[in-house]
Amino acid sequence: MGNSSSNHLGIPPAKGPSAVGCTDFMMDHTAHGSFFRLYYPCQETEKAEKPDWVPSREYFNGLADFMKINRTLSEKIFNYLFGSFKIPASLDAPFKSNEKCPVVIFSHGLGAFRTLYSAVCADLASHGFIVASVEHRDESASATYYFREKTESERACKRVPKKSATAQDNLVKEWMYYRTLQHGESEFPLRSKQVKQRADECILALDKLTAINSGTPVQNVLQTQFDWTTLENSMDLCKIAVMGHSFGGATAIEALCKEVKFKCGIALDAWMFPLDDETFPRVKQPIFFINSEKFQWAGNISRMKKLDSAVIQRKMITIRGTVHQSFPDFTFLTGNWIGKMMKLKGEIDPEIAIDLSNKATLAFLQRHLGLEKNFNQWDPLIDGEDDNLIPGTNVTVLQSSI
Ligand SMILES: CCN(CC)CCN(C[C@]12C[C@](c3ccc(C(F)(F)F)cc3)(C1)C2)C(=O)Cn1c(SCc2ccc(F)cc2)nc(=O)c2c1C=CC2
Repeated sequence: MGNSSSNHLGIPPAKGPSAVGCTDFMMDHTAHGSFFRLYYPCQETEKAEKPDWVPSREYFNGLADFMKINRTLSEKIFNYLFGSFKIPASLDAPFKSNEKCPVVIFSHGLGAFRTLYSAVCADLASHGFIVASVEHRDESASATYYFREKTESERACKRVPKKSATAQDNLVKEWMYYRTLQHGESEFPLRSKQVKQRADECILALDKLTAINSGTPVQNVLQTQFDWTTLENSMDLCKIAVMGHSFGGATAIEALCKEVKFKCGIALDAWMFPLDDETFPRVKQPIFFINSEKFQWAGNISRMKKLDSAVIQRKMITIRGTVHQSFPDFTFLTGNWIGKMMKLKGEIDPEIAIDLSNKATLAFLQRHLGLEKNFNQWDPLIDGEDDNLIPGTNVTVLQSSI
């Protein structure tokens, strides 16, 4: 348990037996390709550097747009508050596992991006999972980037000697920012279109991992030092789950509906609004709803309950004293009173909350992916059996609305 007096701030280290490696993958330079951060079990290396938690300042600009605050001011504040944080993983460390790894595809929330859930993803990787945290290009991320070919004039201005020119030299980073709702624009059509694109992007990420696992040479347009061939035959592609936070929770449900290779789903504080009603009867896989105490409301819960089934396991727990932001990494990165004021922290110690969420997740994954690990020790958490957990929900849902 993190001692409450520890005033060092930072993302908690993963709790599992394996060291965690981390690298980035972008399938091609278009906005239609797959872009994800990969977390995986790696060789213990003390010398490896830790990747930047927020890899570019443009992400802070996007966050400012998302939060409707002034860019220049907030970029300085974010950079001052969060600019130096590292994530609990070793950049491009060599992959190491003495057995095939189960796979999780993770989908971020509205206004987030691929790096903000490292406490969840790194912990899964330390327990032997390969985790791809997707960065969505549906304009729901605060910011994301891809590349475009340099124009003739751009090529002309910065003369790169032809002989040393690499593929990267004639590509320019193009940033895509969060799309705010226009005045009078109705939200559902946008969110419904986005959730379908997001699910497709999760499936595309799985397809890329499948290709990598089969040893098919894949191109990574990002210049990383990671050797992707070491992942050949590393994954157990019968043991695949999809997971996400908030909008990412809805995305996980949409992805389950579209792709039966996903054997189960975990929705962290799901936002059910973007989902069509006819999606619910078409989902056949087990789903685990892990909710915060403060975010949920009757209409949202009643949509989750539409997925209740006598034959397919659908479970729900609520973590006492948590808020919506108790799942992304921000909850670890500010002091108590700033955190509470900005609704980044609830009453509960953030490390205790994420630990409960991660252990309950591992128990559910063992049960529905058929893993032979010791994660079943945490089975009671799936039924909310802990002082800090509520079985089901704290929200009163009127019988009529179910
Ligand atoms: C401002 C008006 N409104 C725009 C729609 C934003 C209102 N809002 C609450 C916020 C996110 C907040 C946030 C972030 C980050 C700092 C920081 F200071 F730490 F950087 C502070 C304060 C602002 C808490 C949410 O959107 C909540 N939410 C989220 S938050 C996901 C997220 C976003 C950015 C992150 F950095 C980390 C996590 N994901 C969803 O899928 C959904 C919802 C609501 C419904 C569906």
